[in-house]
Amino acid sequence: MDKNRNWVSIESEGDEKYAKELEVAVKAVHVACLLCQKVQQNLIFNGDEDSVQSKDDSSPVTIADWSVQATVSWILSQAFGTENVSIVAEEDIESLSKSDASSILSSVVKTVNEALSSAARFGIKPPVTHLQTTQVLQAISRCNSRGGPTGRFWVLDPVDGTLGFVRGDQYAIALALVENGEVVLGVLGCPNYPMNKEWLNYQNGYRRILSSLTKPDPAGWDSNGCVLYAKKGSKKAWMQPLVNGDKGIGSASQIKVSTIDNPVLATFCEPVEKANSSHLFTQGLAHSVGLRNQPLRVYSMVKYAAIARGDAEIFMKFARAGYKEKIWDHAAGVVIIEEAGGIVTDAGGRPLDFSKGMYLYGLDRGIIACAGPSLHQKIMTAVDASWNSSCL
Ligand SMILES: Nc1ncnc2c1ncn2[C@@H]1O[C@H](COP(=O)(O)OS(=O)(=O)O)[C@@H](OP(=O)(O)O)[C@H]1O
Ligand SMILES: [Mg+2]
Repeated sequence: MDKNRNWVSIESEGDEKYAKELEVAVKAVHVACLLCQKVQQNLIFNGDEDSVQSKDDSSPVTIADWSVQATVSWILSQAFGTENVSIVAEEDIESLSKSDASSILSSVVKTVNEALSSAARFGIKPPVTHLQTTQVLQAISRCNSRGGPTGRFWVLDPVDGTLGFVRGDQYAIALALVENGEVVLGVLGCPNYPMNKEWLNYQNGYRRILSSLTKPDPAGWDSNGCVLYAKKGSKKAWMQPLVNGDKGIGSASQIKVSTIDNPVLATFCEPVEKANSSHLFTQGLAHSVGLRNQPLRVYSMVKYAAIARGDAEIFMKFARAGYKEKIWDHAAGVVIIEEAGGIVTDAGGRPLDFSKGMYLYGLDRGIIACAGPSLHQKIMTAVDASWNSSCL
C-alpha cells in the first residue's frame, strides 16, 4: 500500500462516509494551527501578556482559545449550514463580553479575520467582508451543545494544554465528530510537534529559552508541526506536516503505534502538572511493571499524538478523586490512537464513554492508552494491585 499520499485522495478510499466532514475538519485545524503559532509567537517574543486572562478556576485562557473557537465554528457552519452544526467546546463568551475585556475582544476579532483571510490557501472560502464583533461572539457562543447519546455533534478543544501554550511549549487543537455517542472522526493539530520526535525531549521551556535567543524563522522551528487525523473503523491514521507560507496542505503519511511490548524498552507519557495526574502513583506503576525510561511529560493531547505516531508506548492519566474528565480533552486523541493500532480504556479496561454529555461519566479510576494489549494488561494489573494504597 502507498504509505505516502496526498490527503485529498483519502476521499477516494471507497468509503465516502464522513469524507466531507473529515476534509473540512482537517482544513479547519490547519487554519487554527497557524493562528495559534502567530499568537504564541507574539506572546513569547513580544511579551504580549495582555492576551492571557484567568478563568474562574484560575486556569489561563488566551486570545488563541477564543479565536480558534470562533474560526472553527465559522468554518463548520459555512460548510454544513449553521442549523446543522452542533458543537461542544471549552470556551464561552462570559468573560470576553465584560466591559474590561474590550481590548482582548478586539484582538480576537482581528485574529479571527486574519486567520479566515488566509484560509483560502487551504481551499476555504473566506467571508465576503470582515466579520464584525457580534458575528465573532455569535460564532463562539454557538458552541453551546452539551453532547449526549444521540445525534451528531462536534467536540472542540480550541487550545488544549493552555499552560503549555503560554509557556511557549507543547499544545494541541483537537476536533472530533461524535455520532450517536461514538467518536467517528478525530483531528489533532500539534503546531510544536515536528515530524522529528527528538524535539519532544526538549520539553518544558526549551522553546521559551530558544525564543529568547532568536527570533522565529517562518520556515524554521515554528512552522514544522503536524496534523493527525483518523476515521473510525478505517484502521488507518494519518499525519500531515504543518506548512507555513502559501504552500497549503502537504501530503499525508500513514502512522502506526510502536511495536515495542517489552516494558524495559517502553516509554510512558503523562501530564506535566502533578495536579492533573499523580506522578507518584504512575511512578509506582512504572516501577512495578518494569518501565525503565524516564517518563515523557508533555502538555496537552500531544501525548495521544506521541502514542499514535509510535514515539512512546504508554499514556497514563490519574486525576484526583472527584475530577470529571471532559470529552474535548480526549475525543480526537482516542480515535487516532485506536485507528493507528493502539488501545485506549479506563483503568477497568472499558472504552471511554462519549455519550454521557460533556464529561466522561463512569470513568473507572484513570485513563490508560497503550500501543498494544500486552503493555495495556500489565498496566491494568498494576493499577489493581496498588490502587488501595494510592490515596487517589
Ligand atoms: N485537576 C485536574 N485534573 C485533571 N485534569 C485537569 C485538571 N484541571 C484541568 N484539567 C484538564 O487537563 C487538561 C490538560 O491536561 P494535560 O494532560 O495537558 O496536563 S498538563 O498541562 O500536561 O499537566 C486541561 O485542558 P486545557 O484546559 O485545554 O489546557 C484541563 O481540561
Ligand atoms: Mg483541554
